[in-house]
Amino acid sequence: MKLKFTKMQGAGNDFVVIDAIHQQIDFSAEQWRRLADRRFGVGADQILIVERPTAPGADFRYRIFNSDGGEVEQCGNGARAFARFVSDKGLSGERSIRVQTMSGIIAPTLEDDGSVTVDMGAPVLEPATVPFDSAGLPGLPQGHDTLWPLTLQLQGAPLEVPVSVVSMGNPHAVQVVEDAETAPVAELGPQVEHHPRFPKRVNAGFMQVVDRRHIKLRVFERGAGETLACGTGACAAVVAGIRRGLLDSPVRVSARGGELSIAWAGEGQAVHLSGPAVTVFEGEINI
Ligand SMILES: N[C@@H](CCC[C@H](N)C(=O)O)C(=O)O
Repeated sequence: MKLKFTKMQGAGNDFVVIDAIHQQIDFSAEQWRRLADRRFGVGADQILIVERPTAPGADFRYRIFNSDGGEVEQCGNGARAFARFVSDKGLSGERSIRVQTMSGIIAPTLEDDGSVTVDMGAPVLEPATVPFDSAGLPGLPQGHDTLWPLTLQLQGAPLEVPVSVVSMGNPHAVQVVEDAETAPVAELGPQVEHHPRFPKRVNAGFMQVVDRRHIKLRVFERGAGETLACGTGACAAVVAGIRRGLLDSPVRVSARGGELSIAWAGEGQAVHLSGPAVTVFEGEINI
C-alpha cells in the first residue's frame, strides 16, 4: 500500500508522523521497523500515529512506536511534533489540544514564537509503578526514594551506579555524570536499558549538572539507541535533579540536537516541556 507521511524533528529527535484518521493503518512490528529504518525506509527514532480518540475529553489519540517496532507509552518531543502536525494539517484549529496516550492525557500548546509547550502530567516516583524491581535492595531515606544502585560493567570491571528511577508515563533511569560529552553512553546505555531490575526495559539518561538551572543531557533510549534529544528523558532528569537538591525549576536542557526547557513545581505537579517542533519533508512510501 502507499502510505502518506510527514517527516518531523524536535531538537534532532526525528519522527515519521502518520495521519491514521484519513488512512487505514494496521501494521506489524516488522513494518514499523522498516518504515523507521534509515536505509530501507524513511528513517526515524519513533513513528507517531494520529488517530481519533477513544477516551472522553480527548481531541486525538497519539500512538508511538520505537524504531525497534515496539509500541510505547509516551514521547515528549513527539508530542510537540504531534501538535504542530494536527495544526498544520488543519485537523485542529485550537492552539491547545488534549491528547490521549497509553499513559494518560497530555496537553500540548502552540506558542507564538513557534515552539510548543506540553503539560506532560505528573511524574511517577513510586519504584514498582515505574516499573523498577527494588526487591532485596536496602530501603532509601525519605526524599531520596528515587535513587537506587545498579550494578553495571565498565571496561570489564564491575561498577555500582546510583540511578534515579522516574516514570514520565515511560520508564527512565537517570545517572549524574561529570561530563556528558565523554560519558560512556554507548557502553553503559544498553546495560541500563536491559538491566533485569527494569521488567519493561528503560531509557537511560546521563545528566551533567552545569549549574542549578542548566544541564547537559544524553539519553540512550529504549528501543531506539542514543537519540539527539529525548523529551521525557529531559523531564525525568530535571525531576531527578530537583529531588536530589541539585536543580531549581525552570531548567534549560542542552541535548546534542538542541535546547529544551523544563519546569516542575514539585511533588504531585505536572512537568512542562518546551521546545521546537519542525516539519522536514513530506512523502509517500510503498509499504
Ligand atoms: N524520544 C522520546 C521517547 C520515546 C520513547 C522511548 N524510547 C521509550 O521507549 O520509552 C521523547 O522525546 O520522550
